[in-house]
Amino acid sequence: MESIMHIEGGHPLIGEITVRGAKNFVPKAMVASLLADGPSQLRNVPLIRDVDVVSDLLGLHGVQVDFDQDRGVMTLDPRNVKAARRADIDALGGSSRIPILFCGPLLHQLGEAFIPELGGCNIGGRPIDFHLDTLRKFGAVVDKRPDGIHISSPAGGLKGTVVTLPFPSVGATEQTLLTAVRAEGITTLHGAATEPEIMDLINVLQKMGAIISVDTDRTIRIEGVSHLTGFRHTALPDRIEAASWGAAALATHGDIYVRGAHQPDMITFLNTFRKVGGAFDIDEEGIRFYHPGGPLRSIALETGVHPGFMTDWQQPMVVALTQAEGLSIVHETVYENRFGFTGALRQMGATIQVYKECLGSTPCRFGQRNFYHSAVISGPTPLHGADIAVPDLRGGFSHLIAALAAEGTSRVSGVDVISRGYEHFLTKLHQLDARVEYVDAA
Ligand SMILES: CC(=O)N[C@H]1[C@@H](OP(=O)(O)OP(=O)(O)OC[C@H]2O[C@@H](n3ccc(=O)[nH]c3=O)[C@H](O)[C@@H]2O)O[C@H](CO)[C@@H](O)[C@@H]1O
Ligand SMILES: C=C(OP(=O)(O)O)C(=O)O
Repeated sequence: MESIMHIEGGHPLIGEITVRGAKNFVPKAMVASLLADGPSQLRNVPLIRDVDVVSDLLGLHGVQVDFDQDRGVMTLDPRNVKAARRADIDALGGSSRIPILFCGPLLHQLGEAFIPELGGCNIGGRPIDFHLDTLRKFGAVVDKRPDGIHISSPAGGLKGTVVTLPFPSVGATEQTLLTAVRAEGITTLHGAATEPEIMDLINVLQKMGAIISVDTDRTIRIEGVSHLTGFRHTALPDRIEAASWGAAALATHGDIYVRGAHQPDMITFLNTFRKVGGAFDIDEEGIRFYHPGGPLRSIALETGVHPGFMTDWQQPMVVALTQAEGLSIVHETVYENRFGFTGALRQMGATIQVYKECLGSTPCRFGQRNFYHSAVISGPTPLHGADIAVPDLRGGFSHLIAALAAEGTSRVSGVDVISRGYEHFLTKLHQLDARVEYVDAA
């Protein structure tokens, strides 16, 4: 039976919570362990669904995964790596985007890989053409069959190459790194993404024995090596979760200390948070986010690849902007369909219009096409409780924030999706004195 979350809003979120390792890094470091000839240890691992899915997928490939959930310590031993049964891989299909990153490591270890149906948030078409083109550049043979995509190594193995990405894709950059580190010769990647999670993956690969240099012009150069060892690494903290709690503090007139939040990875978010009228204090252990009183200010905001304002911060921030005075403009330039969640906010009383035009200083790939990728938010508008359904991970957390800020009770269905990227979110909400509970759907 599906559980519905009942939220009695209108009370500020106050207190302290902790964030652990980043959802967009930890599963990738887990995949990197496949490249080693010995065990690895990863620390600061959160208990989230994407970590579970990747643990299961590694297990199917013969990797011994042991996870001490309380301490957040995971060991991964790839010494018995083997091909997984297709039916078992298919059974995990549709639950995460990470399986596509198994290609390079499996090609090196086994000579072949299979890409199951990918999951992840429904926020655009999410094609995988950059991934497949990149694998082909290394010499891999990509065979699109009716039952899925099969990839195999050429005789003599993968060779270093030159890859130029049409857009600085996070996943395709990681695909290139995880493939190039053990390909023969040098790989040069132009147009790379440089998100902090990618830099931490490079940290891991360097610990394993890889040779990787990063230039300031989005060029990454990898000198392939013939073998890699295991690593010991502490994952960088989740800057998306930290920002989400920051936005929740702002929208609910609250005050939240996020232990683990790391300023260097959040500079762009913190600038925007301050411009809107939010306040924060930074110390060695984390960041305190709070509403200092007085009106919030409207802003013009454009999402972009790092070091821009992350697309994954956009949805929580839009909820806070419903409480700012005047017109805020948000131009989403990374995904073509990331404003679906605003329907529920309108139902709760927000005034938000979405547009197909690029309402920002930079015309993006989605302008003049049929994508509602800009939004105008007029505030402040009081929010009221409603019955709403979670559309995706960040949209879902945004719905929780809106319900917590709203007067009255909201019933939110589909909240399980949120555990894909927010560890123990119900416990954390209780730690912040939120009035939330699960009720079985009638
Ligand atoms: C698990 C994970 O780390 N997810 C993050 C990752 O997703 P992910 O790695 O999937 O996102 P990408 O950076 O690859 O996607 C960026 C853009 O490139 C396009 N594209 C991508 C690949 C491709 O082969 N062809 C193509 O056209 C996408 O449709 C999108 O418009 O980076 C995104 C951008 O920071 C974040 O929102 C996601 O939270
Ligand atoms: C879009 C996201 O993730 P994924 O790529 O896993 O769908 C996200 O974390 O907001």
